[in-house]
Amino acid sequence: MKETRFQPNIIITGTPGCGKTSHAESLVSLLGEGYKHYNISALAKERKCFLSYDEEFDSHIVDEDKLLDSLEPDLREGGAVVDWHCCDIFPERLIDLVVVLRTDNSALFDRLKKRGYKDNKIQENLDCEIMEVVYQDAINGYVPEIVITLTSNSVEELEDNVDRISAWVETWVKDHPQGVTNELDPDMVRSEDEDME
Ligand SMILES: Nc1ncnc2c1ncn2[C@@H]1O[C@H](COP(=O)(O)OP(=O)(O)OP(=O)(O)O)[C@@H](O)[C@H]1O
Repeated sequence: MKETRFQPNIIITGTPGCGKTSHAESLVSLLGEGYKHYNISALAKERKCFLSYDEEFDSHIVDEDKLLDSLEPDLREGGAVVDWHCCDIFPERLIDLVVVLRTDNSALFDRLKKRGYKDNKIQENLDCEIMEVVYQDAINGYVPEIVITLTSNSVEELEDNVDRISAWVETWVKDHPQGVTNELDPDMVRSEDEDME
């Protein structure tokens, strides 16, 4: 597995409908070679990382341990743009920037309604945005220096955000000519130590 990453790993997170996928796709296409979009909902399906299905909220429950094991080699490569509404499960040792997108409730309502979401699912997501659930997870899960909040109410904001993140990436790459060492998973180190005893 790769010991050093030469491109940063970025999480783009926020309440469903805030524009994570739109931002991630646009960012990866602007950054070009060496960067890859990981849409976790699609990837969990592709890599069979589901535990069960929640009928009430019409959504799959992801097996987070399996997902993380599967994603670790990708994150060690660097250049991952991770797109998911949960952010704090990804190991801090492999994450360089967490972007939390925020959207006004009226815009979010329109986007979720347009998708045909059930009323209870729309309300759950609007509550989640009002209560800043994803933002709180981000600031509890990562050091504050790597967490930024950007608003995503309009296409102009989306374009500005992507330009800002891309400029941040350029600076990160310049500031890390030797790359960044991929720290090992402490659980793996512990179990290797135990094996040696
Ligand atoms: N900043 C924005 N301005 C206007 N429309 C936007 C913006 N961001 C996203 N949209 C639109 O909102 C809808 C949802 O966007 P998108 O799929 O990117 O959100 P998401 O956060 O990835 O959702 P999910 O978590 O459910 O996958 C799309 O129709 C997209 O075109």
